[in-house]
Amino acid sequence: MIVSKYSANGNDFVIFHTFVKKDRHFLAKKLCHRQEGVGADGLIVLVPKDSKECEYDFEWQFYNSDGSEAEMCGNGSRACAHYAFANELAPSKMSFLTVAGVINAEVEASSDAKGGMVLSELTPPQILETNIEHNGKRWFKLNTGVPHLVHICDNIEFFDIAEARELRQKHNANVNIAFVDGKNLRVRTYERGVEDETLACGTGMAASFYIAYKEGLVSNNIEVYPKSGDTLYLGVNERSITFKGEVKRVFTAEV
Ligand SMILES: N[C@@H](CCC[C@H](N)C(=O)O)C(=O)O
Repeated sequence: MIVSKYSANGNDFVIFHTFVKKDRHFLAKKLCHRQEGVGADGLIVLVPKDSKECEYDFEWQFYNSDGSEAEMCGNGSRACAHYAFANELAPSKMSFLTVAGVINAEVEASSDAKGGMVLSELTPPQILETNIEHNGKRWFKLNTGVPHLVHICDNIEFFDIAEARELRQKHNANVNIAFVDGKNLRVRTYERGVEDETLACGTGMAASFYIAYKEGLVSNNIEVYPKSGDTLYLGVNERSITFKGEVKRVFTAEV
C-alpha cells in the first residue's frame, strides 16, 4: 500500500485513501509503531462519502497510535486537507466528515506538494466543567472535537507527566497546561491514545486558547506555541475556533 507521512508541527500522521470503509485499529497500531512501523501519533484514512447528496467532500477515519479511534484530531485535519488537495481528492477549500462533525479546511494557494499553510475550522467548543480541583490546581474540561483538560499554569517548563496520566485516566481526556506569554499562549499536551506528551495537539491548543480567551487572559486572535516551538494562528468567532499552521509531507512510500 502507498502511504504518506505528514508532520503538522511535530504531531505526525500516516495517511492514505481507499474506497473501502472498515475497521482499521490493528493497522493503525502497526503503521504507527515507532520501531516496527512507519512511526506516527495517528493514522488517517480518507474514504468516500456515503452519497452524492452529502454536502462534504469525503469522510475520514482517525486512529491514535495505540489503535483507539478518536472523534477528531485538529492537526490531523490540516494534514488530511493538504493530502486531499495534493492528491486531487478535494478542492483547496473543502469539508469532510469526522465522528465529531463536519470540518471545514482550506489549503493556502502558496502550498505545494510538499506542504504549506492550512487552516481548519473546528466543531463548536463545549465547556463541560470549570472547576476540577486536582493537587491544588484548577482544571477546566471542555470538548473541542475530543475531550481536553486545561490548566493555566505559571511554569510551562515543568509538565508533570505522572499527574497528567492520572488525570487522563480519571477524566478520559487529553491533558494540557497553558502559559500566557505576553499576548500569546504556550501549550503542552499529554495525548490520550498516544499516552505521552506529543510535540503539538491541535484540539488541545484550541481548548487552551478558548479557556484563556473566556477567562479574559488573551484576545480573540493570537499565536499559540506548542512543544515543537512552531507558531500557530488561532482565532475564535461566535461560531467556532479556527487554527492555521504549516503542515509538511515528510514522504510518500510503499509499505
Ligand atoms: N492530536 C490531535 C488529537 C488526537 C485525538 C486525541 N489523542 C484523543 O484521543 O482524544 C489533535 O491535533 O487534535
